[in-house]
Amino acid sequence: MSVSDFTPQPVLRDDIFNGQGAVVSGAGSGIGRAIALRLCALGMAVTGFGRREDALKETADLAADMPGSFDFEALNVRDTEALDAAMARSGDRHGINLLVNNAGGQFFAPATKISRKGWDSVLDLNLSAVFSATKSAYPYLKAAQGAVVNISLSGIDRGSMGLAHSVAARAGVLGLTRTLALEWAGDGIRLNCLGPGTVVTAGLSDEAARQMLDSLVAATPMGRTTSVEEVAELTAFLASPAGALMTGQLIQIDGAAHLGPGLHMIDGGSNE
Ligand SMILES: CCC/C=C/C(=O)SCCNC(=O)CCNC(=O)[C@H](O)C(C)(C)COP(=O)([O-])OP(=O)([O-])OC[C@H]1O[C@@H](n2cnc3c(N)ncnc32)[C@H](O)[C@@H]1OP(=O)([O-])[O-]
Ligand SMILES: NC(=O)C1=CN([C@@H]2O[C@H](COP(=O)(O)OP(=O)(O)OC[C@H]3O[C@@H](n4cnc5c(N)ncnc54)[C@H](OP(=O)(O)O)[C@@H]3O)[C@@H](O)[C@H]2O)C=CC1
Repeated sequence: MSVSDFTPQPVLRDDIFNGQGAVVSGAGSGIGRAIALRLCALGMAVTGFGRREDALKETADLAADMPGSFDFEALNVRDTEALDAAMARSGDRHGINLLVNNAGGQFFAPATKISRKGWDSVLDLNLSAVFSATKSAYPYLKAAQGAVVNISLSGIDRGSMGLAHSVAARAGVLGLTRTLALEWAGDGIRLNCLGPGTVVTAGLSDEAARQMLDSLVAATPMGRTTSVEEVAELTAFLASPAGALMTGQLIQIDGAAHLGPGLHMIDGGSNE
């Protein structure tokens, strides 16, 4: 098994986001924290969203000496009213040049074991909350000619056993991303999806997930997991002038996992 802590060589100028603002959901852990810290290192004023205040506070402590800044709002992104209000506060404070819809997740189960309530929970978190956040951020994104990065999954165009609800939600997000890339192109707003392969974070830390890691790495042609830093660097790239004409895309950062046998969270035939 090869679990990666690969840190990409920085390619962006240190002060590239000075004077700019961002919102990152799920900034208290894993991929979202790495993105928030990389943006702070590049001079951005970042607001983090997430439910756990203590986790967000830890990110704030890690960002304390960085050129940018990190503030946070503890909220559930499924609470549209709270989300709208927090987005407006962040936008009024420092503008929104970049919105990263990263908060997300699901449980792993065959479709036959997903109740309607379980389905609705996962769709609400991974699709509807992305719509709400992006819509709330629109006036600020328009003012800044900003960018949106939606954290998706590798292989959403091919299917992943055990992830029926989540793949359906992320495929919906890709449709939303492409539609808004057209509707908002005239405003100078760009929207893209990033599809990481397997990333070893708290989200994949339970015993069952750890046992799956070997097979996930084996299904990855480049033979290793994706590091949080790699996802962070690509997010920053998409927000930078280097990404100025990139919009409406799904960029898979997965060592070709989407071209291999697929990343499956359960075995086929476990439907009963
Ligand atoms: C290759 C890489 C892959 C990706 C990796 C990552 O994404 S890593 C990132 C990973 N990070 C995360 O995933 C973190 C975020 N994830 C979450 O917070 C949850 O997964 C959530 C979205 C379901 C929470 O929504 P919520 O607070 O509304 O949840 P709730 O507790 O109220 O339950 C609602 C319904 O779901 C049902 N249900 C739950 N578990 C199972 C199960 N194992 N089986 C079947 N069903 C299950 C539950 O029974 C209930 O339905 P019921 O029984 O009443 O009909
Ligand atoms: N790890 C992996 O292999 C992969 C992960 N992804 C995706 O990347 C994203 C980040 O996952 P990762 O860093 O791995 O895992 P984590 O579990 O560490 O991150 C999930 C984050 O989302 C936040 N979150 C979850 N639900 C809510 C909610 N209702 N309201 C507000 N915040 C919420 C959590 O914060 P809190 O609990 O404090 O609310 C947490 O910070 C997810 O969308 C995930 O599906 C994609 C591909 C692979």
